[in-house]
Amino acid sequence: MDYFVYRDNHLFAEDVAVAEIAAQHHTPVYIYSRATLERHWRAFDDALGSHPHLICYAVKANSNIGVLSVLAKLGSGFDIVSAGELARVIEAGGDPAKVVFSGVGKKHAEIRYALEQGIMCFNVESEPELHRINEVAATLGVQAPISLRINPDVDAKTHPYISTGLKANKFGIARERALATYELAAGLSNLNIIGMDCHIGSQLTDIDPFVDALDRLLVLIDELAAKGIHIHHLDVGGGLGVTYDKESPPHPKEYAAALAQRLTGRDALKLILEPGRAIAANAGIMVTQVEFIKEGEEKHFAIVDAAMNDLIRPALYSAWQNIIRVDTQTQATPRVYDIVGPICETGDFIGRDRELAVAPGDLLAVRSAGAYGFVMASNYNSRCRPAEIMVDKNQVIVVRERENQKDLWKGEYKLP
Ligand SMILES: Cc1ncc(COP(=O)(O)O)c(C=O)c1O
Ligand SMILES: N[C@@H](CCCC[NH3+])C(=O)O
Repeated sequence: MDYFVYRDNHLFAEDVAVAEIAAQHHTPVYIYSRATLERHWRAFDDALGSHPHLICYAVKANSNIGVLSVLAKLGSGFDIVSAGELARVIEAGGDPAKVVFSGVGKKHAEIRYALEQGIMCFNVESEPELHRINEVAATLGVQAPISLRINPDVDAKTHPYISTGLKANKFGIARERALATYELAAGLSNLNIIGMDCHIGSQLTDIDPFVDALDRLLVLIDELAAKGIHIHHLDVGGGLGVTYDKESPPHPKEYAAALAQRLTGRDALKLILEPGRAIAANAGIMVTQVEFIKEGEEKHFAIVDAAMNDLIRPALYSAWQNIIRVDTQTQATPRVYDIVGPICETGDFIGRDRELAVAPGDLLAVRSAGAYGFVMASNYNSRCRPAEIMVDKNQVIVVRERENQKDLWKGEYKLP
């Protein structure tokens, strides 16, 4: 079921016309659907049934406090990669005791803050990080709960920039070093080994690499048990892909069931998942207005009021996201356009070679923009970042105000 659908030729977000939101809150604007976020989170949670598990939503995909609060109310856990993300989770009403802390470069102050807040687990990515966490925990007189992120060396077959489980990536600890690193951790007095984790990449559309990675980790878990090191949870990271265009990733249910099936007979091993994109991407759209139509000799351009600073995925990864009219009725003639923003960069495009019937003033919706959308926005070209709106049935809630010009130079000073 899709909560962004046309009713009488008008695009709706749940029970609200998108054009009405644009009229009231202007463009560009991000619009999220609460029901979609909830449905996606529950799809993972339900699929794991009675097997002990926790869905730790990857905050980086969309860290808006409104979004986090919706998931926190469902009882979600959270995967964070910075102190800032932890602060957001807490502000949104999330439970720090359900937080896993990933990332290759955790600073002393971040580790201290996370320990003080009582997070569930540090997903440790290197030996020096183990020593650092042990030191900080010692100064606080506590035991830090840890998991080692193992690099299972499987090919996730995704875009090279978002593939993370190969030996050549900066992430995790090589499989061959895993046992020795766990033994090292076991010898550090302020660490408490509780888990094992991995994350092999993002936007995966096939189950096999996930299952492969899981199987490789299970072998390690058994080897560790033989050495007296017991692992209580297995965190297989995030990475399940979504449909942007013609991809057909497995449904979260199918994916989670395939993983749970591998854990048959290991009833005490808790499974943690860290989905980000699969929960947030198709729970959001970005709406933009056409400013000008520019007819060229080789190309036609629809110049819109959103740019790469608002949504960078097309420019950064040549990512394709569907662009549709908000109101389907138009007198305009369909043509092939590049949909471009006002930024002074040739790479500033939202979509290329799209057949659309558009005229100045028309509204367009960029689909699948709920993940890695606003969170990657910047102020490049001194553009104010857009507003974010949550729709909950017929309610429209501003979950982040549009920035204003004073926000642009907040914390900057002119010389006397
Ligand atoms: C450690 C970790 N967990 C979870 C995620 C979320 O990934 P995705 O949004 O693809 O589910 C990421 C990002 O790729 C990550 O680095
Ligand atoms: N930002 C990327 C995904 C990176 C995943 C983060 N580990 C995207 O938009 O596809």
